[in-house]
Amino acid sequence: MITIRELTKRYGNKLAVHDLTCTIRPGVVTGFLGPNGAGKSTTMRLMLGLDRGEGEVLFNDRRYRDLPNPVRSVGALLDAGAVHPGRSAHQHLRMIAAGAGISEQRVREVLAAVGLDEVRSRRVGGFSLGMRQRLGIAAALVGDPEYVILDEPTNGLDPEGVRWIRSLLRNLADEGRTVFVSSHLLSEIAQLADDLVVIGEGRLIAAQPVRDFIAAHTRTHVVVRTPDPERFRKWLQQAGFQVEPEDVDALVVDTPNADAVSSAARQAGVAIRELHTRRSSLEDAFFNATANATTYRGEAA
Ligand SMILES: Nc1ncnc2c1ncn2[C@@H]1O[C@H](COP(=O)(O)OP(=O)(O)OP(=O)(O)O)[C@@H](O)[C@H]1O
Repeated sequence: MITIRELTKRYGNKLAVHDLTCTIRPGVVTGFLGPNGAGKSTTMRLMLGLDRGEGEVLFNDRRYRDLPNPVRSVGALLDAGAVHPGRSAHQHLRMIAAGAGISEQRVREVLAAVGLDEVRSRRVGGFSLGMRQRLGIAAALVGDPEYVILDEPTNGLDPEGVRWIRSLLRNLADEGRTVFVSSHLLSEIAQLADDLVVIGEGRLIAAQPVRDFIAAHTRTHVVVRTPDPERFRKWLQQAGFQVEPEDVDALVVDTPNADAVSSAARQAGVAIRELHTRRSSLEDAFFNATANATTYRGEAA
């Protein structure tokens, strides 16, 4: 369990992170979301003691700097570019491993696990963004850590790489580890995460399971297709439903209750071709939840 308590970071007059309090559970993947400039990277740096701020972050009951062997407890990827370009992937990992008393065998295992075994002797300077990302993930995992913290791990990865990350993170969580991962890609987080921490302008907006977040910030609709949309629309409106036309023969009814729409059709004597519940996406929920925290979002065209 990671406990973040009243975490605050100022840059001059600007509060990059403001009184952030939440917990991150073991055994699940927690997605970390926020608009550009919301404070995600700053929060991750504070968690790892790379920046100083107010408040505290505890890994179980210890601060990062009090962990006896941090590489073996907390694996982190913050900036995949931060590797000496003249070193090989193997040398880079060996340096990290040597400092933490990790075996050569484990280094080779991790290189193979991230798909870099064949290029392990090549200079990192010649690596693609995706290969650097895999190396950064290898560095995070080499100590077999209980906590895994990754900032935008799918950056630069191709679709196969994205799928690989997804199953990797799932396996890490299934092994009981605490997995905390930021991403700009909402559809990716929707597929990847069980829980969410959402921030805007440095403040906590939500810390809850993905499903609860979507339910809290969106509405569920019933879509009904009928040969008689105009008559059914009037009927539904008179019965107190909010209804919008979807296309020529379909209506969207603002209710989560498909049975109510179905029985309304029976009462109205209207035939139905199709009726289904439409749940909103994480993207809908995210935009609704962060509507007032739009630090670096452009105006709509
Ligand atoms: N070293 C710094 N000096 C001054 N301001 C900073 C510094 N680092 C970050 N900030 C500011 O703090 C705020 C939070 O930045 P941060 O990079 O943590 O956001 P983020 O959520 O990671 O953004 P993005 O999604 O764009 O990566 C921003 O307003 C940013 O300009």
